[in-house]
Amino acid sequence: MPDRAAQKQALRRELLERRKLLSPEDAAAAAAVLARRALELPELGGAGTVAAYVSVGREPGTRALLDALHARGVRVLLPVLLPDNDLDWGAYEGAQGLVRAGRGLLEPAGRRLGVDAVREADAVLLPGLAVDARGMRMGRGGGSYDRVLARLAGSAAHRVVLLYANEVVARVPVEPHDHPVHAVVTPDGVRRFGPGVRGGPCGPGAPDASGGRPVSPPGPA
Ligand SMILES: Nc1nc2c(c(=O)[nH]1)N(C=O)[C@@H](CNc1ccc(C(=O)N[C@@H](CCC(=O)O)C(=O)O)cc1)CN2
Ligand SMILES: Nc1ncnc2c1ncn2[C@@H]1O[C@H](COP(=O)(O)OP(=O)(O)OP(=O)(O)O)[C@@H](O)[C@H]1O
Repeated sequence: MPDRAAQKQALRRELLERRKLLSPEDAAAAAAVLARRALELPELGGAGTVAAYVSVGREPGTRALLDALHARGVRVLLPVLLPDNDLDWGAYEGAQGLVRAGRGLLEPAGRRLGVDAVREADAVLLPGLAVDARGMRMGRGGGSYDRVLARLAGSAAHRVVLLYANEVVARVPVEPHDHPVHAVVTPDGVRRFGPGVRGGPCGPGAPDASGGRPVSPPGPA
């Protein structure tokens, strides 16, 4: 039986291959719906500061969402990847303030706010490759957002991952450093996790399906 890290790697490869099959048209349509659903989240409604990210490649698109939040007057923080894979942060001031960085990323060109700036966010939108019925998330493997979630431990910030519907699965492999998120938004809907939510970390009746199979899509927002 392979260890958890190897299981994650295999699942990552499979999910990235699936994203590659998306046509630009499908990706654009998904991004438009995702932005609308995310903007409807009550968790974002009262947020003065939101930490987000600039989608790249076939990631669920965030550009329209960033612009809508910025236009609302929300302070939007974007990650800057550091050499050790930790994340610094900078403010989003519009697309003209983004610069190309390594790994195909787009990052804010302005002042760096430090790794702890994410703790000023009322809501944190996270990239990922999958989330499971407990709210456990799997990312690209750099551990960048594991560190963000560790920094947010005990804070009230809403932690929301943005995915495609098929990336909400029954179980992802979990390691001791992993932390759950509160919700996932996909073009199909919103699903929340947590105490009192069926299938959440402390909720009753968490399904124990064998790893990786998609579960039913989230219900309407
Ligand atoms: N949009 C975005 N920004 C992010 C992340 C992310 O997952 N997505 N990160 C999450 O931690 C951090 C950067 N970590 C990253 C780690 C690996 C790759 C990566 O594998 N890139 C591909 C090319 C991109 C693509 O076309 O999919 C590569 O290098 O081959 C990208 C970002 C911070 N910013
Ligand atoms: N709090 C932390 N501080 C430093 N390193 C960490 C922390 N949490 C996890 N890591 C390291 O990050 C590496 C990748 O972890 P994992 O495979 O869970 O990443 P991931 O969740 O897929 O990626 P990401 O968080 O970037 O989306 C592991 O080697 C792990 O030891």
